[in-house]
Parts: sequence; structure tokens; C-alpha cells
Amino acid sequence: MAERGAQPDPQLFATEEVPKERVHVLLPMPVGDGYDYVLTAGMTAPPGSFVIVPLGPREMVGVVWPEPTDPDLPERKLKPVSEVIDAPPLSADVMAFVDWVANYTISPRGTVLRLVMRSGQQLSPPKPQTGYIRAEVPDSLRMTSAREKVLDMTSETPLTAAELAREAGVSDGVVRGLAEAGGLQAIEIDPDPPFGAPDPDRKGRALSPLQAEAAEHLTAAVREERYSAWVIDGVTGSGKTEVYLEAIAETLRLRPSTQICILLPEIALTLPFLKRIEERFGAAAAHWHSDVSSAERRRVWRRVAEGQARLVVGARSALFLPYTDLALIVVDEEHEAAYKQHDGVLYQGRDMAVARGALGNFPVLLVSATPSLETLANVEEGRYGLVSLPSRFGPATLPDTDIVDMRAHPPEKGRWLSPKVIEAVNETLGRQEQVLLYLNRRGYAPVTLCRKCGERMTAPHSDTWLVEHRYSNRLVCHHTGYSIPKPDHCPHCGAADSLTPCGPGVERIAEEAKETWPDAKIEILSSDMLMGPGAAKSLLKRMTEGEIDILVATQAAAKGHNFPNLTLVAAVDADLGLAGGDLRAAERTFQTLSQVSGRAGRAAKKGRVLLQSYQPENPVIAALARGDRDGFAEAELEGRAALGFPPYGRLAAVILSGENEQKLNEVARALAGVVPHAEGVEVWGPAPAPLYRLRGTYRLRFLVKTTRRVSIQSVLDEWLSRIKIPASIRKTVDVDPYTFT
Ligand SMILES: Nc1ncnc2c1ncn2[C@@H]1O[C@H](COP(=O)(O)OP(=O)(O)OP(=O)(O)O)[C@@H](O)[C@H]1O
Ligand SMILES: [Zn+2]
Repeated sequence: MAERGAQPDPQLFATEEVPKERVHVLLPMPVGDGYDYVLTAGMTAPPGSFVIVPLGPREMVGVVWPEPTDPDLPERKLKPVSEVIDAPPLSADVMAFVDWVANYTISPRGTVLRLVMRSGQQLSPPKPQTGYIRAEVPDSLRMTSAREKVLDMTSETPLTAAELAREAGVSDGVVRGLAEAGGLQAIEIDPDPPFGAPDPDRKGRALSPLQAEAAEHLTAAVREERYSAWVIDGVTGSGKTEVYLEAIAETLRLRPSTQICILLPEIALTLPFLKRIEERFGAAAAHWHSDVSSAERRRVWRRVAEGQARLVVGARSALFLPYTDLALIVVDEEHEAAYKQHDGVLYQGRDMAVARGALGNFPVLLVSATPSLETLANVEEGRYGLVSLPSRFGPATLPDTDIVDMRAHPPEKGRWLSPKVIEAVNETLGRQEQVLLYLNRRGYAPVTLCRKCGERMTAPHSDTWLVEHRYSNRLVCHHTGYSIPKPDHCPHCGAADSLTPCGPGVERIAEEAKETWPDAKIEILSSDMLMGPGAAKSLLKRMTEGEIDILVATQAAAKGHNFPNLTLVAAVDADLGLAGGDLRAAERTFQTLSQVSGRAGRAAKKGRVLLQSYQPENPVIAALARGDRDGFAEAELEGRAALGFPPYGRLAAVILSGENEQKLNEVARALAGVVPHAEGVEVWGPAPAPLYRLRGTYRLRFLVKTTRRVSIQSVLDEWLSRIKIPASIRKTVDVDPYTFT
């Protein structure tokens, strides 16, 4: 410090002696854990600010993270922040969430931050656009037929030159020329128009007493303004959605700044849901998932970051939007495996939603007719509250379910529908009602064999089967996406016309149905039949309006749809999901078949469900026939508890993969040599993953199981750090795995 009497120049004093403010900046990349930088004079960058910083030869956008900088680093070693971006900073909640997810999933924080930041392009200010409306046309204006066409297309909503030109079928030049001549008035268009303000006090539907009671529990939870988790457990068609719309309304009433995130497991469900939101609140919700255009995603991101968009409907990735005042999350169809992310950061959206609520201190609602066993266990242990809707709304009742014992009533040779089902379909069609034939298998046949040499068709360098699709006349691999036109000679032995489809897919069932009911209108609904959301929408509309007699469908039809005239659902192969060593096989089969069954008889007419099964005594099939969900769940939970499986234990998978099989085996053996031996920890493997060979890569798997008292993350961290894994071997850690392929 300078001595007093010397009267130093205060300016000099300030710049020379006061150390520059340091910030820790997290970067959206998988390596490193962020770096310290200094702010230059005049810069302010509170935690959460987006900044541009130098990184080696490049510049990168990162976020000022709320954590201490390293005091031992000398200032001269620190690079200055290049720029503070003019965008709202991330909230403390969002940053805490990034840290939490990274920790839980054992992912680098930078990779999780990337889920929040996306490409970062949305951070630069939008390019203003010019739109045109019709002007007071001056007398001097020279009219041409092209100009006239443009004027015909104008309205009160400004359109860009390109849009006007397209609509009028003329060149952009005509539009510009007309504008210059004074025939059009230019207006600046907001490229990211704000979302309408939702009105919670618009009248919703009148709730039944049961629904009103359920809604009251939830609105009370919302008014507490603190974390709680609730399960809305209601049979299909009970009005769970109506009930949670009330909780959303109450959240909107809390403050003008509150935001609500509603997660749906499937893109196909979002469109009808958006319509329902708009009807209820008089404003469209922001819509977020991978199929939304990049311009729209940019708009949603920015409007959410400003706190302007209050209602967001989307896929699991909507959890990572930069909310400013998130106050409620709804996870609809919470039991859906689709909430699990399968690449990059391997997170379970439902579980992360609950964590987000706890970090942000607001309620989370989990909604399902068949809650996951994890969720049921959480209710039983008092961590989640429960709201039940045990009966359907209005006159509708739950359908009767019967098993068709395929051993007693087999189909004709080369066919798949039992005479029992054919009879029921005849009756239903006779009453002018609709039928759903459910089979969760896309394509024509799941396996294609050569009759001559017995060769099973697989994708190249993979253990995956090729599935015949007649609709496109191709053989397709559903795992790798590989596809070829169906060959007319066996690629293995060269025999002509020897390739034979084995087993049924929806296309084959539709073929059988067309032969059996030649006069019926029959269509297929399966994710690969739909050319896009438009085609899906039109098919669902035709089904809703009763224009289709028999819908042959995969899981795509199982969820959320209301087909009022559908009274018969027949599962072609109810046993399908039961085989295989998957932990959740029974649970998932029960859930999907309940969901599909739930499509029958949703309006005034009584529904009926038939389950074709070769193992009617199987507990899953038997429980479905009894309509005994709770009995099933109890038995299944007991089984899981006895084995220490989730939800009563923790599970993680470690998958090693590489092209060099020998090297892979060496690494796996080395890891196996240092497995942790601690109480409450078990490690199985290495074992070949069920799909051992995929696209020329070999895959070995370890499974780690711990008790709930053990932090599985610490166990994995410690174990995996004991061996240096060479770059040629890829290591994937999946905490709470859902697929065991
Ligand atoms: N209070 C109500 N007034 C009028 N219609 C209602 C009411 N409650 C539910 N419905 C109607 O009943 C049907 C089922 O309701 P909703 O979709 O909310 O049920 P859900 O429990 O979410 O169904 P699912 O789980 O099968 O998708 C819908 O068509 C809905 O409009
Ligand atoms: Zn052959």
C-alpha cells in the first residue's frame, strides 16, 4: 500500500493495486471443468451470465458459474473475458440443476450445460425482419398482373417478401419493386414473437366431485410454494388431465412470473395436448422437442429465458430450458420408458424432474394410470403424496378383459388371429363399432430366414435382425437404421426367392384382417408408417371420427388417444414383452397392455379387451385379466425387494465397446480385476451385451448393484478410476439403466 502523505493519483491507485475481479466460467464441452478468467474494467458479470472467453486459439461461449475461483493462480496467468453477452443470466436453480444432473449421471458438467445452452446460436440478437402490408395505393402506381397478385395476398398480418412472393407465385423482385413504388408498407416483424398470456381464470370444464377433490389437494400443494411430489394415479379416462390443468391454473395465479413445464413422453401426443391447453387458458403454450423447427426453438428458448413464455409443453429436454421462475412440473405418463435419454447424458427425465422441483422448491406432479414401481414405492414410503381417480369420468366404465388361450383356440395355420377374436371382431363390426388390433411389432415380419440354407438375415457386422417392411419393400434393421431393398436371391447361398418371413408384424396382421374382413376399412398405425406429424394427425382424426373400422397398431396407439367409438381391443400377442432378461419386462408389459386396453369403451359404450396368450397362467396376464393392478404391483415389488433390485436397490451399467475384440477383452479383464469389494456392492460381468456386435463394434457389459445406502456414483467413480481405459475403447456409464441391450 502506498503511504498516505504521498497523495497518489486515486485513478492510478485503483487500477494498479486492486486485483481484477475473477470469475469461474463453465464451458459447454466434455473436457475440463471450466476455467478462471478475469473481468476487464467496466465489465459486470454476475453468476449465470453468458460470456465469451478465449480458449486456446478459439473463443467460446460459457457461463459464469457460482463457485470460487482459485486464489493460488497468479493474475498474469488468467485471460480476460472477451465479452459479456447481453442475455438474461441463468438462474441459480438452473445452475444447481446442471451440477446435480452431472453428479447423478456421472457426466462432465460441461455436457450437461450443453443441454441448457444448445448450440448457443439463440444467444445472438435476432435479425430483424421486414414484413409488408398493403399500403394506400398511390394513383401513380403502375399496375401489372404480377403486382396485382401480390396485393391480393396482403392482409393485416405482415408477411416477408419471400412469403408474399411464394404465396403470389411471383419473384421476390416483384414484391420489392412494388414496395419501392409505394404499393406496400414495410413493417418490422419480431422474429421471436412473444407468447400470448395464459388466463387461469377462463372457465374450465365442470369437475366431478371426485375430480374436484383431487384438484383441491393439488392446488393446495401449489399454494404452499415449496417442494412436494404428487402422484396422480387414475384409471384411463378418469380425467387426470382435467385435474392437473387446475394445478397449472393455480400456479399461474401465484405470480405473473411463474412458469410451468409439462412433459409428455411422445411427440405424437403434444399436438392434441397443445389444443387442450389453448382451450383452457386462451393462449398457446411454447412447444419444445426435436421436431420443432430451429427458428421456433430459438424463439422458445429466448422467451423462456426472459420469463415471457409461461407454459412450456415438451419432451424431456424441456427440463433444461433456462426458466427464470419455474414453479410447477407435470410429468404425464410418468411410467413411460421414453423418459430415459439414451445418448449423451443418460438421464431419466421423470427422476430429474423431481430433482428439479426439489432444487427449485416447487411441486412436481407425476401422472399415470399405471405408475412405475419406483413411483409406487415412493408413495408407499411416504416420499410422494397420492391423489387417486379410481373410476372413469361420466358414464364410461372400464372394459372387461378376457384371455384367449391360444392353446385351446389356435388360429388357422399361417394365421395369427384366434377364432375367438374373429368372432368378437365380427360382432363389433356388426354393431358399427371400431376395433383395435394391437401388436407391438413394426413391419411385416420380425425375422427373415432363407428356406434353403437357414441363414437369418442380419444387419452388416451386427447381431440385429432385419425386419421385412412390405409397405416399402425393404429389409430394415430397427437398431442401426440399416436398410436394403428386399433381395430376390439369398445373399448367403444364392437361392432364388428363398427368403421367408417368420412371425407377424402389424403389416402382416393388417393383411390377414383384409382377407378376413374384405369390406372393412383397415389402416395401420405404427411409427414408421407415418410420413410426418401431418399424416399421423389425419389418421388419428379419421379414427376418432369413426372412418376406420379396424386399426392395426403398435404402441403408437396405446397412449393418450380418445376414440369414442372404439369398443374392442385385441392384443395379438400379449406374451410378447414377457420374454428376455429385462428387469422391467413384466412391469412394462403390464403397463402397455393396460394402456392399450384403456382405449376401449372410453365413451358411453362398454368396451371389451381380448388378450391372445399362450401362457394364461403367467402372473402378468392373469393380473391383467382380473384388472388387478395393485396385486400385480405388490407381487412385482416383493420380487424386486427380495433381489435388491430397483426401487429397493440401485443399478448401473458399464458398457465397454471397441472394434478390436482382443483389446476390448483385455480392458474388461483389467477392470474385472479391480472390482470393488465393499458391503452392499455387487458387480456382475463382464458379459457380452445382448447385442454383442453392433455396426462392427463389440460390446461387453458390467452390471453394478448396490443397496440404497451406498452411493453408486462414488462406487463407480472409484472403481473406474483404477484403470486407465485406452482411447480405442469407449466406456459408457448408465446409472439407472432402462435398456439392457
Ligand atoms: N370434468 C369433465 N368434464 C367434461 N369432460 C371430461 C371431464 N373430465 C374428463 N372429461 C373427458 O373425459 C376424457 C378423459 O379425460 P382425460 O383425458 O383428462 O383423462 P386421463 O385420465 O388423462 O386419460 P388417459 O390417461 O386415458 O389419457 C376426455 O375426453 C375429457 O375431455
Ligand atoms: Zn440361403
